[in-house]
Amino acid sequence: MELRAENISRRYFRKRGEANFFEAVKPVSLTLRGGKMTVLKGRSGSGKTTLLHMLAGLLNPSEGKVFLDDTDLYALEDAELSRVRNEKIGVVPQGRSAVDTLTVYENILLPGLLYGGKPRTDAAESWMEALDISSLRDVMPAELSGGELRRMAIARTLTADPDVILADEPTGDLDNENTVIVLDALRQAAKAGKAVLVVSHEDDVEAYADEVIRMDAGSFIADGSKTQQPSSVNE
Ligand SMILES: Nc1ncnc2c1ncn2[C@@H]1O[C@H](COP(=O)(O)OP(=O)(O)OP(=O)(O)O)[C@@H](O)[C@H]1O
Repeated sequence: MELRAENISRRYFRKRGEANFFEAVKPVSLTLRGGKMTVLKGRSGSGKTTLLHMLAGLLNPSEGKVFLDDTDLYALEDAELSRVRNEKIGVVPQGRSAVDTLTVYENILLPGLLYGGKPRTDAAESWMEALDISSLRDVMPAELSGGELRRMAIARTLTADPDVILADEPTGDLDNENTVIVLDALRQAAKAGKAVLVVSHEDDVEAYADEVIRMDAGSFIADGSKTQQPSSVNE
């Protein structure tokens, strides 16, 4: 399984200086392969979230294509794209994403139940255990800390068992101990064959990566440090 972006870019229409549009992501290509964890780094505003949303099937590129194996994501009808996203692409979004009227456990089971799936109770139990939130199973999201909510969101994505996992700052609200717990879980998912992309500012995250991609002002950059430019970029 692989997720492949071919020369995707994204323009936002808004006034910036002389131009009346702003190119948040300039044409970039990358391939995320099953079994690998890729880390995407870059300053605030460099285009990381915009790129992640295009890879996730959530934001149409201005140009270029995104393929999940042979499927051209943005050529699909809306209903089919939603189904593919739900079954194959797991997103851990930035910020809060809990359904406030459901317990932690129900939130974690929810994506698997959409489209008539069976509750993945064993997977939910084991990811709650791995992410150290088993004791919060019947708690409502309003009672959780930012870090606990984040770990719940990660457990929810991992429980749905998608082929691709796209995580936007998954360790943003976490202390060191929980950062390690979350990165271990994502690493474990990659080891089990998932294609994992982690957006992060944090240097510690690179130690877990098979590949590191750096973004600056909407483009990928090579930086000459020990983390080489991945061979999958700009193929
Ligand atoms: N809907 C939008 N309309 C106009 N401009 C946008 C929109 N979304 C993002 N941008 C701009 O595109 C640029 C890239 O934003 P993006 O969120 O992708 O960056 P980022 O690298 O993820 O930043 P951060 O690390 O702060 O989350 C920013 O300059 C942002 O202001």
